[in-house]
Amino acid sequence: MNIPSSDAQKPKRPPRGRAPGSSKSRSRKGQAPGTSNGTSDGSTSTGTPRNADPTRDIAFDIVRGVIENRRMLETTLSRSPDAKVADARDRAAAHRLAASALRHMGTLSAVLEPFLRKEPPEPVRAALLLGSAQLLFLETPPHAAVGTTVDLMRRRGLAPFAGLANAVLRKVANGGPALLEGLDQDRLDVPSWLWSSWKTLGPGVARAIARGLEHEAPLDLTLRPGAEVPEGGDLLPTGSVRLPAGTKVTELPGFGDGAFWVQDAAAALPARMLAARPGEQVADLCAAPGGKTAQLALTGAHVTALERDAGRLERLTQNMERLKLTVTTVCADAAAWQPEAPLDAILLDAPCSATGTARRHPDALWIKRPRDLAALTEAQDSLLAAAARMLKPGGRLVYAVCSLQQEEGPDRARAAERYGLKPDPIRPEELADLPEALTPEGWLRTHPGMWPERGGMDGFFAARFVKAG
Ligand SMILES: C[S@@+](CC[C@H](N)C(=O)[O-])C[C@H]1O[C@@H](n2cnc3c(N)ncnc32)[C@H](O)[C@@H]1O
Repeated sequence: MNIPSSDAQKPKRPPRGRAPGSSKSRSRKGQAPGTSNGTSDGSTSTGTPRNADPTRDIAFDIVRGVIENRRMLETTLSRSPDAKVADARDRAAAHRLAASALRHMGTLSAVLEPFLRKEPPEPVRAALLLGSAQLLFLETPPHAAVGTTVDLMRRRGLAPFAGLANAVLRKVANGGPALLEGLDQDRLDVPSWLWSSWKTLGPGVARAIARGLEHEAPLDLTLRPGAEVPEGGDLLPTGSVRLPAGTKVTELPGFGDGAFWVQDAAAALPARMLAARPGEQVADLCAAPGGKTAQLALTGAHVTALERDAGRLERLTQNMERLKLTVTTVCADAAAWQPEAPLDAILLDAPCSATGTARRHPDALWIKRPRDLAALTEAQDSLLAAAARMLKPGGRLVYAVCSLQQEEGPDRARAAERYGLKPDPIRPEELADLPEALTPEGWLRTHPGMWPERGGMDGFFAARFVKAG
């Protein structure tokens, strides 16, 4: 596991509080937050045995998947046999528990280190991370956090380490939040290579991003023009609507009628920069699940949504049906596809490291490695070259990535000029509602440290071009 360097453990500030708008955990005796309770006869409502604990079993598999196999949280959640039979509440609770352990992984590792004489095997470390996350960040009662972790280890063939876990977690429980004092949690919870790269974004930006990542992200919606703001929603300056983390979108009135769709406030900006017009021929080259496709379709342009992954394209189709929007869908590799006639405008929301979405996907930080960037930037360049070939002279292109890495943002924007794409800087009046996101080059750059008082936003980079005539 990638343990942050010990120079990061300098005194910094006391334990941190909750995010604005984050859902409060409701721990009950013996349960991780949000887990369903057993019935009076000792079985659960799904008939599983008394000592079964699907929440912690699934969370354990998720954390092991990340630290041992660099497997994404969502991948484990979709494949785990326990998750397949678990009810929705247990799955959600497992997700929240695992995400908390991953979000605070560096801090928790630093807390555990003095209590461990030697590095434990990875599965044991995963269990300790989950146990200590419950103790220090999820308000689980100490006896429950310790007892259920020991039970988990016995269920999962780690009985020889159960005594060690019991002793270590009791020490963590006894130490409590005081154990966090003096730890630089911002620094600890970000892998070193990412911290170094985020420092290049500007003074204080790496720390601001790290603080933005410490809480679950709120739920942001993009509304159809004229749709009502759902009750409890805050209208943000950029037009998105924000609801507290944990809000179930499908339960909001208007969901079934297609009044809105889920889209982070920052993710809603790149499509706006394309300024598509009614009747224009526009392509969205990496389109699923279709948040930006929907924005483009609402302009009245003829939109072709291209997606390589058939399953994801199906999801986009369903989303467009719910939103009652008409687009042409194509399942194809955008690097090879050619339209019948040159296009007026293209949105290229390229596949990337997704480090900008770590608030929602804390696993992303620990899965990606510096060497993964080379393959991504190569693919981004070939998509930029392909997009340039699809445009008519004078046609517009917006290149976007949900990445905080310079290699995938500014470096690609500069490289795009090789393909006959001339920079078309974003003007200040186009970003008057978020001026801090406009760079001197005329690019869009958001990061999770922006809008700290409102609950932050995802990290995005976008640059606009015109095809040379
Ligand atoms: C960042 S996501 C797009 C998010 C989407 N634009 C939205 O706003 O909802 C990237 C998508 O590009 C797709 N993709 C990756 N490489 C592609 C390619 N060469 N051609 C077409 N689609 C691709 C991925 O399957 C993924 O669905």
